[in-house]
Amino acid sequence: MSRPAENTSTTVGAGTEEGSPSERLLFGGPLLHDTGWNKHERAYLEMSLWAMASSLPRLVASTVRLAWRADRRALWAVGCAEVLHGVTQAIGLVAVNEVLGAVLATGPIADRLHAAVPALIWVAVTSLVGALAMSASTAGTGRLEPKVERVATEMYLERVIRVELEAIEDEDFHRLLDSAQYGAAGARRMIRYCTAVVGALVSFAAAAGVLTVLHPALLPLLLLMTLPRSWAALRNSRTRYESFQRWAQHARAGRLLSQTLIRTDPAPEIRVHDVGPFLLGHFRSMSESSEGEQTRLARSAAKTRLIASALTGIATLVTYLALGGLLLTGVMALSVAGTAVLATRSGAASLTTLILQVNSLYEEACYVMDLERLCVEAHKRAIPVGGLPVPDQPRLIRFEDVTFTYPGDSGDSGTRRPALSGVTLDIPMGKIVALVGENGSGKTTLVKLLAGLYQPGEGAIRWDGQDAGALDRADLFSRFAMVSQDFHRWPLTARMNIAIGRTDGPLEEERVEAAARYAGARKVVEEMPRGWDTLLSRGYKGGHQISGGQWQKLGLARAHYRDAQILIVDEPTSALDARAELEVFEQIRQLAQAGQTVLLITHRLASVRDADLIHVLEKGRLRESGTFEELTDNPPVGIFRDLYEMQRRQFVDEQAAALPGQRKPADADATETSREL
Ligand SMILES: Nc1ncnc2c1ncn2[C@@H]1O[C@H](COP(=O)(O)OP(=O)(O)OP(=O)(O)O)[C@@H](O)[C@H]1O
Repeated sequence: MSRPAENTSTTVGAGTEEGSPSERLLFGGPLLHDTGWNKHERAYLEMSLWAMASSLPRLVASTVRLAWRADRRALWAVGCAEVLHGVTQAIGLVAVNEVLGAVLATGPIADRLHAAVPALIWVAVTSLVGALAMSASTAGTGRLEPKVERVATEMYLERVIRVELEAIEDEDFHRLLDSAQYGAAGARRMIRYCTAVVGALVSFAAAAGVLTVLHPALLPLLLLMTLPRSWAALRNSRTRYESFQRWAQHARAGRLLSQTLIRTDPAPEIRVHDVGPFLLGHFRSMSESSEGEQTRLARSAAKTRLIASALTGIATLVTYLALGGLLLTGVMALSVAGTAVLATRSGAASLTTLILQVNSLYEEACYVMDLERLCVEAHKRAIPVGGLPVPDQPRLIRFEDVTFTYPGDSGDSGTRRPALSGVTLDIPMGKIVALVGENGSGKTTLVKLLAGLYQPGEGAIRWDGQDAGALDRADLFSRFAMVSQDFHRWPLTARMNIAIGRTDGPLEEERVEAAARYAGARKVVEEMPRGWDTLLSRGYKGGHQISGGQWQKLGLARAHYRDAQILIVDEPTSALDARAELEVFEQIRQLAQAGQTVLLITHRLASVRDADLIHVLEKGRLRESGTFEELTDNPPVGIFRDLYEMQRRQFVDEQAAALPGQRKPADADATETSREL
């Protein structure tokens, strides 16, 4: 995740409400996010010296907590080294004062130098110890930083994997994820800033102590000198953070374009359709918009820094004039004035470092707070833990008047379109139940509700009368194996692509073999260059590519390996050849005979001939239910019958159009006919 200053991708000039041509053409509208709401929701955006100072203890505490979780010993080492470094600086300053006092005193020069020797030894010793402490701190920080980033990353990942599917598909949640990902790296940087803050704080305390002893008026003057730079740093941080928030989605879209150009799956289409130059052009146009924003940020930062430098110059002049006045009026001795100059320089440097580091800490903390906010949000949107146990051997699952609308899925009129409306149907266990219907009729949505991935908006899904909403979701998930249309093609070995179906126990080789045999994937694996160990991802060492149908066999094998009570197969044969398709349906029949429940979604209507029950959906509503015979023989008209007839006619036409030598015998067996359908 890159910050605005590092972004290489993004859109229109800031403030263009309707978005750039690229945004409109590719993404349907502007991607810039209005950060107005942030100002209300996140008080920390209102950066001020006071806000920063008052939240400093909390920020340091949260970083220390993370570091404590990551590596306690390293944290102790860094803390002790920083305090030691500060103490050596304080002693060093006092020793310098002693040296100056001795050298500028009256008497022979040899005596004066002799008198300064003990203090000089202190200066040397404190410098040496200080240097050792600094290197110990650097080593400890280097050890801590990656661990803190890992702990922070794990912190949000372990929550994100438990959120409802709905949250993962939600735009706002994603934006928070963008920021939180940056927050993990921010936590790492916070360690460095925290260390620097502790160091600068101790150094400043040492210089301030010495100055106050020399003359009480010097401390306020020192503070005055550092105020302008603090203001500038704060202002620039806030502008950067606001810009990051506003451009986060735009930056992600830009990265999407650049990543698409280098990914392996779209590579063939990019070449044959010559999409590359087109996408590259839009990537450039989006990047130019982003560069416009970077230029705006840089100009604003330069202006702020210029004003701050002018004010610092005036404040420095005032400080040195005051010192001169003290000297001239005899209030301060020359040796003391020398120490005061040294202490002022050292104090100003420490204070500037302190304020800059606190400011950086604060800026990083904004992202880390987003990470914390994500954790809170993920906790709120987590899949509930616990609940009633799912019946061991359920007999019937019933959808009762189920209505479901995808969140945020509203039409132009602003009204939401339900993907399922008032659906009431039965799924008897131990049977093959088929779901058929045209594209977008709600079949996949229905099985996702069944598997507990979404909750019905209205109505209920009952397992032997028990509302699924009250059931233990983890228990519910464990009852399902799923081969969805877009099952994941894991960029892992062939073996893992099957064994990932069940990861709550040790990998069982025999069961992997059995699952592969079941799905007809054994031969596919045998033909791979490294057999089971073949990595199924091009672009990695030894990576291998397999065909869509071969993937589908692995997907089926994975579902079989999972060995669950209910098998959901969504278009299981769309990429399979005729022989493999026949085999799959035969396997499904055998599973049902062995008592497994199979929920089959397919567009090949002849394939559902053996289903015990067929539900026909249309535009999110259940239109027909029955066996194949009931749906084709009895009704004079009906959706299923119409669709089936349409597919059958297409097959007959194809047969008639075939060359005489290729035409099948008139009495071609029914199985073959049904397969083609
Ligand atoms: N994740 C989602 N977010 C928003 N809307 C969705 C989502 N998934 C599906 N839809 C919408 O819900 C409706 C039903 O989709 P669904 O995938 O259930 O249909 P389907 O019958 O399985 O279609 P197909 O046969 O094409 O697979 C469609 O209008 C679709 O656009």
